Amino acid sequence: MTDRLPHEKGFHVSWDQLHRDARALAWRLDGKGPDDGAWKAVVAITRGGMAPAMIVARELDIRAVDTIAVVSYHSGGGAATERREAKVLKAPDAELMGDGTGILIVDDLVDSGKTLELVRSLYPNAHYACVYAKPSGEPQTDTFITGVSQDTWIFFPWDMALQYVQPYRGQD
Ligand SMILES: O=P(O)(O)OC[C@H]1O[C@H](OP(=O)(O)OP(=O)(O)O)[C@H](O)[C@@H]1O
Ligand code: HPA
Ligand SMILES: [Mg+2]
Repeated sequence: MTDRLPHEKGFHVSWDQLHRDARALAWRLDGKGPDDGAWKAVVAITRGGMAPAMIVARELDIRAVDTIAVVSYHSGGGAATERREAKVLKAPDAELMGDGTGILIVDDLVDSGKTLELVRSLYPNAHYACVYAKPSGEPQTDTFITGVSQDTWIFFPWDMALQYVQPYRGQD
């Protein structure tokens, strides 16, 4: 959670907005699979990719849905050498995946691109789709809907809650 602190701007995404953007992603991908245009399966990068992947699978009538769990952590010693590393905690079904041909891999966003870089190294022929993308990670994604600047932190609806705010008049 400390990652969001240095960011200049906040981009707040409601459930409604996420639903609209994930639908837009699905429609853009419709008929773009290899051969006859169909996709073999949807694979969500957990956890953030799960809600968008469900919406994409529903829109495109894809019943085969699997997950890949990627965890990223800080490695290295001091601040100068510290790097973000990504590791696969749980792999999807090997028989379903093959080399990735016809598989739609979905995540909520690409930021540095580390997560997608790792998954791409495992399934080079899959199609990588994100709802949101920051410039550093853009080259790792094949399709995305909305681009935001690198200094923007995206706040997803599952990380937020409604709360009381003071009226405009009446704040001391
Ligand atoms: O392009 P990157 O710099 O790798 O960052 C993007 C990834 O970071 C977030 O996941 P996170 O690892 O925080 O886990 P979560 O999906 O379980 O929240 C997000 O959901 C992406 O998967
Ligand atoms: O901007 C972001 N928002 C939420 N999670 C993230 N993980 C990496 N970047 C982000
Ligand atoms: Mg994630």
